[in-house]
Amino acid sequence: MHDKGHVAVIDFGSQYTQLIVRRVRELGFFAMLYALEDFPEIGKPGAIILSGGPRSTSDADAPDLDFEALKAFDVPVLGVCYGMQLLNLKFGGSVEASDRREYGPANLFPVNDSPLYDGISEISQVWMSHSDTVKIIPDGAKVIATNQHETPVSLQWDDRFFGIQFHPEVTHSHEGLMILKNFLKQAKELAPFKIDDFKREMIDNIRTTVGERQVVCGVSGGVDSTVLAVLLKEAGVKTRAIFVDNGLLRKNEAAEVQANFKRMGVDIETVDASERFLNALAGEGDPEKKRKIIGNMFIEVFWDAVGDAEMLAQGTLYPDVIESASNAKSKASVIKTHHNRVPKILELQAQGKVLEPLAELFKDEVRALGRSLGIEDDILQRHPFPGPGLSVRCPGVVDRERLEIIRECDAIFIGKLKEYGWYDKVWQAYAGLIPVKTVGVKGDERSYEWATNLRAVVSEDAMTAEWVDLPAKLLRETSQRILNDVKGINRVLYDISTKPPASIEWE
Ligand SMILES: Nc1ncnc2c1ncn2[C@@H]1O[C@H](COP(=O)(O)OP(=O)(O)OP(=O)(O)O)[C@@H](O)[C@H]1O
Repeated sequence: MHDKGHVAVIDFGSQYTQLIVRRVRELGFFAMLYALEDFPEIGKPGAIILSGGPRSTSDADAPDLDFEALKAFDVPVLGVCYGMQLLNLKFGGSVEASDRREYGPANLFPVNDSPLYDGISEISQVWMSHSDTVKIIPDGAKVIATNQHETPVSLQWDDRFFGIQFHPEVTHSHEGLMILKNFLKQAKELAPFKIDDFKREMIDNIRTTVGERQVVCGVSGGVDSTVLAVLLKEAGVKTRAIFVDNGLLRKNEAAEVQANFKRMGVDIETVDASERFLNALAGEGDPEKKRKIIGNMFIEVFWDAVGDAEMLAQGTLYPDVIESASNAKSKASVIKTHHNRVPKILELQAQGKVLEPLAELFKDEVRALGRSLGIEDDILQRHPFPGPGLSVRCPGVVDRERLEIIRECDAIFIGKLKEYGWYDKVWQAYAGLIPVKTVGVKGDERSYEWATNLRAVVSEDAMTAEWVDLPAKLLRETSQRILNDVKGINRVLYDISTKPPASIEWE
């Protein structure tokens, strides 16, 4: 999209490459990630960053790039880790296996004047992850930083080629962002990253791509598909937004989703398929089978409702695209879970009929876009909710009675979190059901009922999670209300398991 002045990040396969793109955008500049195979077809960048990677430059088939083409861009270049080693080779130096493999925090000592280390501490903590190191440093190059063993870990080959052995993009490199900023200052012209500009371009693009055709999209009420549907409305293209009620939604959720869209002026078609889903799930207790049943049923119901689609819009995000771009040669984006491997979508994709306008954005950028489109914060800050819905919060068999109990407990818990101002502080929270009956006393009678598990976690990316130390008063009031009001529950438990080893959901 931003052909001119963007920061082109070339992917050599490091697990951190995606973060480089993020950091550059955090600094206010437009960055794009390119698979190595696409180099040098990267438009007119204002700066280039070569990422790290898992390989060694001495491997027979080590990833390589056309150095003459790189020089011809005539813009500043930063090589990170593998990228630095490759540049050193290209300039006539050498790389060899290091005596000590460095992994983890290390000290960086800037030596020699280089604009890369303007304002950086004399000793700065950085994050290393490598086993090769530069050896012979070619004439004309200078060492601009070393580590605590006086090994060169940063080089400058001329005015615009820089190399760093560490990873500035991870937060363990304390001044990493500033080092990236110093590098970007070397560029003559950089495209700014502003969500409003981006929005205008997206809308123009959607209009041009779609024309008079009709676009269908599935809306779940979640952030991605809501932003997508509102964006399509803003673009003024003919749209059918379809919302499937799978019977596994939270209390009042279907009505709330409908009301939200109505307020935003987006017409949605609701397909009430709860009966079909619950019948298909009847008696099934195996978690994997349950997921499969729900996934397949979703596809069936969704495509029944759609019929023939001229175009399909999906809320694919940048991390999905990057994941597949670095795993495979093709840049075809990963199809979102619900639609996974549906022949119909693959067919539409092959015909260029799949629209993925959010595919260049990260989640927090989608939220910013949503804000710029006037979507309420309540919707944009919603906790993530799994595709298979309450089924994953109901281990074993799912039926109406159990779902009803979960809905009531969940509504009480979420209500309390909101009342106490905790909802926005946690990543995800819910009440689930533990379908094990235990003994209790209700009134004068002995009860024999199920338990509910309350879960509230904080997380950055759902890969790891910590349970939240909620105030005892909040938990006490939640428990009292559940025990008083929800029939079928005589025990309330708070889940204090981290992920790993536990997961956020129970199934
Ligand atoms: N109940 C539903 N009705 C219609 N479409 C749905 C429904 N649930 C999911 N989808 C579609 O499938 C996509 C992927 O769903 P998933 O549950 O993985 O959520 P997601 O990736 O977090 O997206 P969102 O934030 O929109 O929920 C959604 O973006 C939406 O287009």
